[in-house]
This record gives sequence, structure tokens and C-alpha cells, in this order.
Amino acid sequence: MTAMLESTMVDMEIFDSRESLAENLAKSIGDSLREAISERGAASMAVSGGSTPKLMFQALSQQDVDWSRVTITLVDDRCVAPNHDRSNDRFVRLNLMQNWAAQARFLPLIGAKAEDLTALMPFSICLLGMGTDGHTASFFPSGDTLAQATDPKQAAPMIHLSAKGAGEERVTLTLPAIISAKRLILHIEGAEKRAVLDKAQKSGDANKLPIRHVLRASKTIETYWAA
Ligand SMILES: O=C1O[C@H](COP(=O)(O)O)[C@@H](O)[C@H](O)[C@H]1O
Repeated sequence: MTAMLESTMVDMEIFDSRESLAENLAKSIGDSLREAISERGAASMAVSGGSTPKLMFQALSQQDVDWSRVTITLVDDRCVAPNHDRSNDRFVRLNLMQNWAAQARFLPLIGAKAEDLTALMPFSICLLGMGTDGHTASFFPSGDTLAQATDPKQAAPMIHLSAKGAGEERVTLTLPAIISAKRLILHIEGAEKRAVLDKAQKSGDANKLPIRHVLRASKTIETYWAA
């Protein structure tokens, strides 16, 4: 299914089960990583945390890729210790940096230097998630630096943000860093998130459903969804 919003194309791939989505998305990302390595000798990938990508990360970690040529960083993280149970860094290390993918290089977002992130851009893959409040990355409604984070002319690749609904202080890639990715993927699951995405594709205030900033600024976003 393809939906059009202004200049954005939302290509939605719908799966019968979350397991099938995880397998298919992992294979597709594996293909893109292999292609980037064969064309440029290296690949870079920015991934989201939360809970949704767990199964997909486990499948991706078993893909036959020359992981020693892949650098992985985060789309966003909570400013907590790397062993904290709400750390996206920890989530990625436990679920993605395993099996074959243990050979990949990991660049934690907390403490990353702007030049180290810029060196990875444009990312071969940028994998986004979305909360039921319409946040993506750490673009939270009412975030104190939401305007700077979503400024299409923002030169910094990452920024700190605090918001009432976000819990801890956050660090997030900025909009230009996200939408410049060669492949931009949104992975969401469940009827509630599907309804939020449907709503976000209609006109309305982007600061209230911040996924709209990405939808409106990117040309194409591949969306993977399962109930
Ligand atoms: O806060 C966050 O939430 C989103 C969505 O997480 P999920 O648990 O609903 O999958 C996630 O994409 C983001 O990386 C995370 O920091």
C-alpha cells in the first residue's frame, strides 16, 4: 500500500505476524548492507531502541554480512548509564551486537563527537520507531529543543532534548541526519501505532505528532507494519 502526503511517499509493507516482519526486514537490511559494502567498502546504520526492534535485531544479527565493515550507532538514547535497563545502547548491544553482528563497530550516541557521526553520514540505513504519542527518534511533543532538532537546516547531527513524556533527558539525531540516510525505514507494530501514523499523514501541527517532521521532510519512507 502506498499513501501520498505532500511530497512524502509512505510505502507500507504489511505482514501477517511480527515474526515474519522481523525475518523479512532483517533480510532486506542485510541485502542493503551487503550492497553498500560491495559498492563503498563499508556501511553505516543508525538504529532505534525502545522495544519494537528486538526480534528483528536478533534476526539481523544472524545475517551473513561482513560485519567488520559495518558501523552501528543509535538514532536516539536516554541519558542513563550504558548498563541501565532503559538504555537503548544496552538494548542494541544485547540484541543486535550478537552472533555475526558482534564483529560490527558500535558508536554509542551518548558522548559521540559530531565529527564521528558526520563521518558515517549519509547512513546506509536509518531505522526509526515511533511511540503512540507520535514521537520518533527523541522528537517528543513539547521537547525543549524540538524546534532545533527538527530544523531542516540544523548543521549539528545530534542534540540533547528534554520533554515531559520522555522520562530521562535524551540525545537524538537531528532531522537532517535522519532524512539524509540512503534508506529510511519506519518499523511499527500494533493497531494503535498504525492509527497514529494514519493521522500523522493528514494535515496538522507537526509539533503535536513529531513523526510528521520526518514524513514531511523526507521523500520516501519505507514502513514495515504488523498487527
Ligand atoms: O523512546 C523511544 O521510543 C521509540 C518507540 O519505542 P517502542 O518501545 O514503542 O518500540 C523508539 O523508537 C526510540 O528509539 C526510543 O528511544
